[in-house]
Order: sequence, then structure tokens, then C-alpha cells
Amino acid sequence: MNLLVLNSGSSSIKYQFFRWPTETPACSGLVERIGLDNAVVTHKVLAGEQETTTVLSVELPDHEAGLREVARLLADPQLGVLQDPGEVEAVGHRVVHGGEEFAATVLIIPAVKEAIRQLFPLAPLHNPANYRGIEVAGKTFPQAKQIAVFDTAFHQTMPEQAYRYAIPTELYAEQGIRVYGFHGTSHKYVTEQAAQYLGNSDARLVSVHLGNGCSITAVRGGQSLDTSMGFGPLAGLVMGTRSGDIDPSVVFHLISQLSYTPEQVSALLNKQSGMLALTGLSDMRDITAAIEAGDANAKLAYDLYAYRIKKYIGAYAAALNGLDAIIFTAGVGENDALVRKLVCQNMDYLGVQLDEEKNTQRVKGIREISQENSPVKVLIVPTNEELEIARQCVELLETAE
Ligand SMILES: Nc1ncnc2c1ncn2[C@@H]1O[C@H](COP(=O)(O)OP(=O)(O)O)[C@@H](O)[C@H]1O
Ligand SMILES: CC(=O)OP(=O)(O)O
Ligand SMILES: [Mg+2]
Repeated sequence: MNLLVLNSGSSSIKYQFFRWPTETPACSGLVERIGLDNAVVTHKVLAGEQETTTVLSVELPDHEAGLREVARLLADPQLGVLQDPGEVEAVGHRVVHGGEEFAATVLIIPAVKEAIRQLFPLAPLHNPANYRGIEVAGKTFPQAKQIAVFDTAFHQTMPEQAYRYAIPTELYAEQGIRVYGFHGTSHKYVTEQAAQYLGNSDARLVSVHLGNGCSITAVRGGQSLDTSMGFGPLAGLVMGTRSGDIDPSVVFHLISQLSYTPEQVSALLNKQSGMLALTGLSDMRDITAAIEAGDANAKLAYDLYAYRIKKYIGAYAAALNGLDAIIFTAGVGENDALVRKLVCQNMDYLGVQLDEEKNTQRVKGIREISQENSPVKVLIVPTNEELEIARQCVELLETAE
């Protein structure tokens, strides 16, 4: 089966094209820095053992433009893998918010699209891009089945004490106001990889996903037990442009004393906060460069970012009654040695002993960056949301047959 997977994150689009059952994609790519001055597209094609990588710099003001560029590249006579768009049989979409309605992967029918649209206000940086992705794919590959894989699905195993808010019950029962949690596809994939690597399916794991959006999840026995994002993907850790945890009193103050509208508060906390607010930059590579240039704000921002992660690790170690491993993943988690060092330092009370040298080595695949005898292992596990989405799409199509 020819299967295309589209993963729209808040700052990027990742895509993989599979000739299933081969799990190594025939073509894959990454569109980064969408909406910043120049987007970068890294497009890879695998022919036999030979991989060709093309890097393009294109102006891409938004996700829709990015998705059109991906569709163009896939069918490009020189750089593409499709003779004809009709070859794509299924398109798997990452959809960030599935709300109360979706606890599992589903075939996209008009009612599913509408439900995804209804959730725009709760995931304003994601569901609109996911929806556009479904529209662009529908037009480009009209004969393909379209499937939605939700970030929220993996967290459906959380116990009620973790997913309920202490607010009147009818707001939960009638309005679905509860913790949903996000990045579920990534947390599922990396914790499965880690459990396999450790040879312990019951390991107490804390998965730290640091991309443009960031979240942290406590996992044991393949089940999500608690997670830092909540009703929408705004709570918890400090992110590229999102504040993470903030006292709701700040929201009342902004509205009642400073005349913000609710839309302005949403834009402030989702798009103008986080690392961007503290440094003027949202891409961690740019912020690292600013630290190297002696920028004190950039240093403070890194400290604040890492301190928040450290606090959550402490909380989840308590929730899990101890830790077997901490997993770093996604763009920042996999690549940024300074963040990992700041998070792991002064955690010997928990049994976390980072090996500073291993931490800075660049090696592909899963790697262990803790000291040999560290009671808690620290792992870098590259995430692969696209492969996990592909597997779930194939499972759905096979059971539907
Ligand atoms: N080599 C690197 N060093 C530090 N940060 C990196 C590196 N590569 C990517 N990143 C950071 O990863 C983030 C994007 O991660 P990603 O998981 O692709 O995000 P998303 O899916 O949320 O769009 C950006 O902040 C980027 O700066
Ligand atoms: C849910 C979320 O924040 O996703 P991303 O990190 O891909 O933006
Ligand atoms: Mg992402």
C-alpha cells in the first residue's frame, strides 16, 4: 500500500511516504521555520540503498503554503516519488486535538472534519493546520482514504485523579472540560522504544518531548498516567511561543484591569509568550546562538525553561514512586545538549547522573547519556510520529476490511 503521512506541528510540517509494509519511507521530509523569514525544506528520497537529500529555502507564510509545497515535491519529475498523485492510496494525518469524541484512530468523513474544526479554539496553533492538511490532501489525492490519528488518544488511560480539574462536575460531564494531554503519538512511540531498549515493559518512565510545543508524560506499563498539557496544548512546560503553566489570576487581570479581549489573551499566551517573549526568538538554535553571543535574557530563558522541566520530573517521579529512565525527544530534546545538562544537573537525590561527555556526542538512534552506574538512566530516543501514525493507519484499514 502507498501511504502518505502528514504531521503538522506548530512550526513545522513533517511528511513520510511509505510503500507499506516497508517501514523505511521511500521519501520523507521536513518543512521548518514556517512563518519565519525563510522556511527550509529538507526533502529526502530513498532509491535502493541510496538516499538523496535536497534542501530548499522557500518563502512559506503559513502551513497551507507548506502543504502545497510538500504535494508539489512528491510529484516533482526530478525530486518526487510519484508518477501520478493517484498512486497514493491513503493519507494519515496527525490531528492534535480529538476532544471527548475521539479516543482512537478514525477514517475521516465529513462529520470528523467538522469535529476537528469545532476544536479550533482549543488548539489554535494546530487544529487549523491539521484541517487545512486534510483539505489540501483531499484535493491533491482525491481517491485516497484519509485517516486521523489524534495526539490526545494515548492519554485516555490516565486515571481520573490526573485528568479531572477541581471545578464543578457539570463542566466536566456536560462540557468535557478535563485534561486531554497531547503529543500522545510521540510519547507512545518513544516510551515503547525505551521499554524495549531497557528490556523492562513495566519501567517507570518520564518522557520529555521538547519541540516547538513541549510536554512531559509519566508512563508505566505502556500507559500514560499523567501529562503536563491539559484541556488544550498550552499548559505545563515553557515552549517556543507558549507560556506553559500560568496562574489563571493573570488572565483575569489582563481582561479586567488591562482591557484585553479573550482573543487577545489567547494570542498572547499561545503566540507571543514562552521563549519568544523572553528572548525575542522562538527557535532554540537562534537562542543558543544568542547565549553564545552573551545575551543575558537568552540565558535566563534557558534557565527558566529547564527549571520548569526539572520540577515536572520531580512531580512525576513522585507520581510513579520512583524512576527508571528519563527520555528526551523531539527537535530540542534530541539535539540540545545544554537543555539536557541544565535539566539533569543537581538531580542526584533522584539518582540521575548525567555523563556530560556522552551528552554532547552526536550519534544516531537511541543513546544512553547517563553515567554507567546511574540508578536512573537518561536516554535520547528519536521520535518518529510519522511511523507510529502509519502503523495505526494500516491497523485501522486492515481491521476495516
Ligand atoms: N540541532 C538543534 N539544536 C537545538 N535545537 C534544535 C536543533 N534542531 C532543531 N531544534 C529545535 O527544535 C524545535 C522544533 O522541534 P520539532 O519537534 O520539529 O517541533 P514541532 O513539531 O513542534 O514543530 C525548534 O525550536 C528548533 O530550534
Ligand atoms: C501539541 C503540540 O504542541 O505539538 P507541536 O509540538 O508539534 O507543536
Ligand atoms: Mg512536533
